[in-house]
Amino acid sequence: MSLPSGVRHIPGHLDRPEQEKLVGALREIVRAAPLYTPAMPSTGKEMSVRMTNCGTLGWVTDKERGYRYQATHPVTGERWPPIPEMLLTLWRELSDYPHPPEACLVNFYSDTAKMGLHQDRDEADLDAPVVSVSLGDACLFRVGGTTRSGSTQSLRLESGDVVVLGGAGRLCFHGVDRIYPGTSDLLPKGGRINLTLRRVTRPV
Ligand SMILES: O=C(O)CCC(=O)C(=O)O
Ligand SMILES: [Fe+2]
Repeated sequence: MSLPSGVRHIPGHLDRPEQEKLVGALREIVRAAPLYTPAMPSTGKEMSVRMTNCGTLGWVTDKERGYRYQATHPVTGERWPPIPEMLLTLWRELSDYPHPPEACLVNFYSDTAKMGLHQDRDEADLDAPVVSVSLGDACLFRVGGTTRSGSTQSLRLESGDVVVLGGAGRLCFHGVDRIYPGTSDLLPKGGRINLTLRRVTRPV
């Protein structure tokens, strides 16, 4: 079955040495901007995924103020570290968009973590795609159309795979149903990391 228009899955886009280099860069990022547990708007229910960001803006959520972008880490109050050069290169290769990303959300999934079906729609500029990288254990990724009730399909994402949601696919619903523990030896303690690059503001 083919993916919705504007949704691309690029298996193995990053080779093993590139994945290792990226994990090294992420270690520095997490040292400066520790992973924290985000909470859903209004209910305050904690997400199973832990998060941090790099870039001039980071995506955050909490009970009181909900989904938003901000320039500082919600726990430390510090600015986010810069996006690694490797990821800016990846964006230039795949985004077909003339401005750099502003946010790179780092999602860490433990063996039991998942992410419900949602749209990425907190960005002012929807002309830019969402470019998303998988590292570590494989996952079952679900993608549908632009309405919540539409049909969906599932694909397995492996370490080094990239998914692009752009054009007609920019607002497709998507989520992560499960992690497959022990399917990669990239991360010494296991788990899955997802990096999601986004342009947030409209360039002036
Ligand atoms: O983990 C993934 O592959 C998807 C993450 C995601 O959809 C998001 O952070 O908005
Ligand atoms: Fe998303």
